[in-house]
Amino acid sequence: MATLVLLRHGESEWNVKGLFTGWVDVNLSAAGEEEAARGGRLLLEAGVRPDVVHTSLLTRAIRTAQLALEAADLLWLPVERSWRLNERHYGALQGKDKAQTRAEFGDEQFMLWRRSYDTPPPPIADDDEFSQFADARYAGLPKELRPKTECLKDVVDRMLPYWYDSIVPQLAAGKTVLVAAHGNSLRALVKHLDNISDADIAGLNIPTGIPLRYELDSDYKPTSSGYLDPEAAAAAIEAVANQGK
Ligand SMILES: O=C(O)[C@@H](CO)OP(=O)(O)O
Repeated sequence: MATLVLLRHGESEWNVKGLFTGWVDVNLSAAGEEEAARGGRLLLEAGVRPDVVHTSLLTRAIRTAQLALEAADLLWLPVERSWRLNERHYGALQGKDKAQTRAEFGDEQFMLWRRSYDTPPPPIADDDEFSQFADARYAGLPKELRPKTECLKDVVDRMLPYWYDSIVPQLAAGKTVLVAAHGNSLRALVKHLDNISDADIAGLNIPTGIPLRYELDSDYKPTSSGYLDPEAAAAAIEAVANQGK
């Protein structure tokens, strides 16, 4: 038995504005900072004590982990970071308004780009103001690994090596692992854990700032899972699903 906790970052400045974000490195909103701290308090109240933390390379996940750990009096925990936990790269949609995109391209195309398993948005140009092509944090990453767009399937493919190589060994050693990441990188992990079909994953949304606890068996398959605040999670899931409407 091992415990895994997934935490989507708190509300970001671009979540508030309704913009496609992806790899653009926006900060948390003031409400997002509070959500992150509340996430930490929920861990404390539930008696869930992580031994190690993983985050993406993006500020909103890094700060969420930090604020949650501070609230749980666990700032001293070891933290590991990887681009493999980054949000899905949203391609040429990065920086675009979700409601405007929906109005321009129609409901069906909007939802295909947003939630289909294998339809990526158009790729972003290297000189686009919202491209991460020249971002120093990816300088060590071979060019062929740096995405210009991603569908969820691409995220599953780049996230799973990190799951198997970095997270599973810690679970195997009996550690409780906290992963602070993003709506779509966590959808990729939940798809894997819960064995959700390519079609059904379109209907899964992850709320910001509410820890999702998994108990895993010796094959790292869930024996149980649930949000630490199920009522708040249900309302927040609905809000994510309705973005762009
Ligand atoms: O814009 C994004 O990067 C993501 C998460 O905020 O949005 P969506 O939920 O539409 O995939």
